[in-house]
Amino acid sequence: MNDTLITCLFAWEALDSRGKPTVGCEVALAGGGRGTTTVPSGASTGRHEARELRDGDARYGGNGVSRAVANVTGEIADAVRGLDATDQRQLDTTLRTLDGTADLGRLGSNAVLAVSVAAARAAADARRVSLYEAIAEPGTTPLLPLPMINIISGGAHAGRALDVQDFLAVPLGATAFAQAISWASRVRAGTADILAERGLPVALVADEGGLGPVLPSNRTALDMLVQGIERAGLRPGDDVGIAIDIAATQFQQEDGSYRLAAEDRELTSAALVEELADWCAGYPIVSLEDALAEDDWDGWSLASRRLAGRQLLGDDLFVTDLDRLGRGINQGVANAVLVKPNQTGTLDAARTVVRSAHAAGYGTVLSARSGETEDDWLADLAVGWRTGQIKVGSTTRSERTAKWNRLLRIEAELGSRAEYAGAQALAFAKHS
Ligand SMILES: C=C(OP(=O)(O)O)C(=O)O
Ligand SMILES: [Mg+2]
Repeated sequence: MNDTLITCLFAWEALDSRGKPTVGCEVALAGGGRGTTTVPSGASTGRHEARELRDGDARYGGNGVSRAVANVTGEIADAVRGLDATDQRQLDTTLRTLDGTADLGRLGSNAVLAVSVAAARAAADARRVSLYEAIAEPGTTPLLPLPMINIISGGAHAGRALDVQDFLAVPLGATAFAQAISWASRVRAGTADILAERGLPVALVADEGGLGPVLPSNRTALDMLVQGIERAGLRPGDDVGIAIDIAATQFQQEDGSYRLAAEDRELTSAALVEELADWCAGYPIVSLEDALAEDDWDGWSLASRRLAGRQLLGDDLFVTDLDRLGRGINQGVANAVLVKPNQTGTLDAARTVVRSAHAAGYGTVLSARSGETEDDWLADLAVGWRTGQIKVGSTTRSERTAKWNRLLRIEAELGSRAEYAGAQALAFAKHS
C-alpha cells in the first residue's frame, strides 16, 4: 500500500481576517500523513480571477462558504480519494477537470485551493520534511525572499481614503531577511510617529495592517513614508525604497479614464502614466504594481516604456494566469508578476506561472490577499519556489506576522544553507 495515497478529506468553515467565512481543509493519507490549511480571499479582485464559491448563508450576510465546504467533503473527496498526494500535477489536474469551468466557479476556487494546499502539506508530512523542501525543485537552494511591507494603505483596503492602495517599504540595503523585517518594523513605527505629530489618528488600521490615515493626496502619503524611513534612522532610496500598488482597476471609470478622488482629478491613461513618472522622479520608488487597469493593455505598453528601469508588476493584469502572462511577455508589457495562488486556484498552476515568468526574465512576487488567515503556507512557497520577493501586508496583525515569522524561523534554522534574495530580486535589477 502506498503511504501517500489520499484516504480522507475533512472541511469546515473558518474565519478570515475580515471576519468573513473561508474554507478550512484537512487531507489525510494512507500512511498517517496529514495536512491542514485555510485559504485567503481578496477585496480588490481582478475580473479575470478564478471565482470563489459564496452562497447566500444569512448567518454571514449572504457571504457563506457552506456549499464550497460541502463540495470538498462530497464531490471532490470522491474524485481525489486514492490519488497520490505527492503528484501535485495529477491532483490539481483532476480538480480542474472535475470542476469543468474555466474559472473554477462550479466547485469554487476556494474549495479547490484548500484541497490543493492541504494535500501538498500532507505529502510533506508523510515525507517528514518541511513544505518548502517538499515543493522545491531537487538540487535547488532555499531562497529567502526580499519582502515588500505595507506601511500606509488606501483604496479598497482603507475605505478609499487614498486612491493608491498600498505604500510599501522595500528594505533594499538589508543583507538578510531578519534585518529587512526589523528595518520595516522601524519604518512603520517611524511613519506612525510622523502621522501622530500631524495629529492624524494612527489607530486607523487597514485590512492588511497598514496605517490608514485620511490624507489630502497620494503625494502626501509618499512624503509621510519618506519621513518615516528617515525617522527610523534609515536612508530613503539606499537602505529602504518604496513600492506602490496603485490598483488602478479600482478607480478606472466606464469611459476608460482614471479618477483620483482624493485630489478630485480625472486622468487619461497617458496622463496617469505621466503622473506616476513624476512621482518616480520625486521619490525613491522601485516597484509599481497595477499602474493601469486590468484590461488597459495600451496604457500598460506605454507605462512599460515610460517607467522602464523600475519594477512594473502585474496583479489584476495577469491574475496569476499563464495565458495573460504570456501575452504580457510577448508584448513586452510589465517585467514582473504578482503570484496569488487563489487567483488561479491550484498550486500547480501558480507554480507554472512562476516558472514561465523566470524563463522570460520576469520577476515574481508571491502575494497574500487582503483577507488572510493565520496560516503560513505562503512563506514556504516563496522559499521553495525561489520567487525572490514576497508581499503579505504589514509587520502588525497576526495573519501577516504568521508569514513573516515563518520566514524568520526558516532563515534562523537554515543559516548559511539558505540564500537571501535581497534587492537583486527586483525585476529591473535583473535586467540592468
Ligand atoms: C493583496 C491585494 O489585495 P486583494 O487581496 O484585496 O486583491 C493586492 O491588490 O495586491
Ligand atoms: Mg495588487
